Amino acid sequence: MNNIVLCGFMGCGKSTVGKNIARKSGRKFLDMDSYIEQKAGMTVSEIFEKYGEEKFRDMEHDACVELAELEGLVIASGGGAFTFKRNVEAFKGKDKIVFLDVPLGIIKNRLKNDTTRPLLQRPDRDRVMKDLYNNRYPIYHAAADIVIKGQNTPLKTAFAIIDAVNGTDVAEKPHKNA
Ligand SMILES: Nc1ncnc2c1ncn2[C@@H]1O[C@H](COP(=O)(O)OP(=O)(O)OP(=O)(O)O)[C@@H](O)[C@H]1O
Ligand SMILES: O=C(O)C1=C[C@@H](O)[C@@H](O)[C@H](O)C1
Ligand SMILES: [Mg+2]
Repeated sequence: MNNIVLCGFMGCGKSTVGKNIARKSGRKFLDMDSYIEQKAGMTVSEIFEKYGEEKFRDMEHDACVELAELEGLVIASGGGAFTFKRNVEAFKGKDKIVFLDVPLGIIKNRLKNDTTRPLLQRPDRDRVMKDLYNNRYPIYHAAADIVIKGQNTPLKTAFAIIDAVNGTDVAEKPHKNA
């Protein structure tokens, strides 16, 4: 069974929705950030602090290559993972890449009290989020096999993804301004 790999911006719900997909589809859930943290023996924030973002991106790429070898998983990717071509290539063609498309306003609200995402721990957080979101949106869209709107409850979104992956619901990529 091929993997379902969720991509999208921090806070779009990859980890939350991914666990629901796993529960309902008989796949095992795996969170890429947690996988990297277990291998490194430190948190993502600690990796950023101690070694910097570039080293984190190399560890993230190793994780993508390793996880693409496995089968039957729901993988919640890190928020930045699918902005790198080499990581898209690790999964493309073998697994189903699903972009969880959530408007920035909803994401901001979901993450308003978050202190665990190092890229957002800065005074100009609002501007950084907006710039990152606008830069990354078309990249996630291009990487994905399936695009699903993720504003609904985690369970409803999970079922929409399962249906789309099973082909019972033809999920065409909407136009990026739709
Ligand atoms: N469909 C949803 N409806 C309401 N809240 C949600 C939904 N999905 C996720 N959340 C909430 O939004 C926050 C971020 O969700 P989550 O951690 O799943 O995002 P993520 O995409 O995995 O982020 P990251 O890329 O940083 O790992 C959590 O507090 C979660 O409870
Ligand atoms: O959006 C990003 O670039 C990131 C998202 C998180 O999942 C972590 O992978 C890390 O904080 C970087
Ligand atoms: Mg997550």
